[in-house]
Amino acid sequence: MSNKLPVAVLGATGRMGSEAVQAVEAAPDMELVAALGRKDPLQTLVSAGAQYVVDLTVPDSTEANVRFAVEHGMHAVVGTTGWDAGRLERLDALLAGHPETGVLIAPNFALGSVLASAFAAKAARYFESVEIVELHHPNKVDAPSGTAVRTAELMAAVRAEAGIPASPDATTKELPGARGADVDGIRVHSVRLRGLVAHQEVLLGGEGEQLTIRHDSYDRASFMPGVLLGLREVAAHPGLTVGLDGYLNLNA
Ligand SMILES: NC(=O)C1=CN([C@@H]2O[C@H](COP(=O)(O)OP(=O)(O)OC[C@H]3O[C@@H](n4cnc5c(N)ncnc54)[C@H](O)[C@@H]3O)[C@@H](O)[C@H]2O)C=CC1
Ligand SMILES: O=C(O)C1=N[C@H](C(=O)O)C[C@H](O)C1
Repeated sequence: MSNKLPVAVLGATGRMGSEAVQAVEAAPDMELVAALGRKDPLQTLVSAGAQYVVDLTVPDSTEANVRFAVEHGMHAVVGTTGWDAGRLERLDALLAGHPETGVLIAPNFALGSVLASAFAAKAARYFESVEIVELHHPNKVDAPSGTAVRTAELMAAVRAEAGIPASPDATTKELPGARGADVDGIRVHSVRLRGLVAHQEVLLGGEGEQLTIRHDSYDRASFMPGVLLGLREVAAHPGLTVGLDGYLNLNA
C-alpha cells in the first residue's frame, strides 16, 4: 500500500486547478487520484479513494464541494473565494460532527501574500489612514478579491482593538463606487487589467509619511508551494483554519 497522500483536485481544468494538478503530480509524497471538472459527479471522489481534496472552483460551487468532502471524511484545502461569515459558520458546525477532519480555507496560497497581509495587520494600528488596492486579471469573477477582504478584516480587527478611529475622509459628493468597497470600515479598490495576475497594495498614511506594502504574483506557480503545504498540514489541524498563516509560525 502506498504512503502517498491520495489527492483529488476540483476545478482541475481551470487556471489554478490545472496548475495544482501538475504540482500534485510532481510532489513525491502525493498521488493524484482524481481531477474533476464542473460536470463530474462528486461521488467520483469516493470511488477514486481520495482522502485530500483541493477545491479551486467557483464561489457558487465551493461550499457544496467542501461539505461533500467533510461528510465523507476527506480533508479539504480550499483556495476558492466566496467564504463569507455565514458559510464559515455553517462549515464550522459541520466540522464539529467530524472532529478528525481538517479544512483549510486559504484566501491566498502565495507565501509572500500571506506575509504581506500579516505585515499590514501589524502596521494597521500605527497609521491614521489605511486603504487597499487590489489588481487582478480581467477574467476574475469576484470583487473585491478574497485576499483583500481578508487583509481588510485582519487590519480592521487590530484597529478596533486598539481603538483607532475610522480613516479620515471628507467626501460628501461621490460618484457611486469612486471610494471603493467598504470592508469593515476599510476602503478596498479593485482594478481589472489585461496582463495582470494577482497583486495588492496596502496603503498606510500618517502625518507626512506613507508606508506601502505590496505583493505581486506574476505567475500562478507562486501559489503552488502553499497548496502543497496546505495538503501536508491539513490532517494535523482538525477543524476549520482560515488563512495559511494558521499553519505558519509567523511569530517565531
Ligand atoms: N487561494 C489562492 O491562492 C487563489 C485562489 N484563487 C481562487 O480560486 C478560484 C478559481 O480561480 P481560477 O482557477 O482563476 O478560475 P477558473 O474559472 O479558471 O477555474 C475554475 C474552474 O472550476 C470549474 N468548476 C466550477 N464548478 C465546479 C464544480 N462544482 N466541480 C468542479 N469544477 C468546477 C470551472 O469549470 C473552471 O474550470 C477563484 O475563486 C479564485 O479567486 C485563484 C488564485 C489563487
Ligand atoms: O482570482 C484570482 O486570480 C485570485 N483569487 C484570490 C483572491 O481573490 O484573493 C487569490 C489571488 O488574489 C488570485
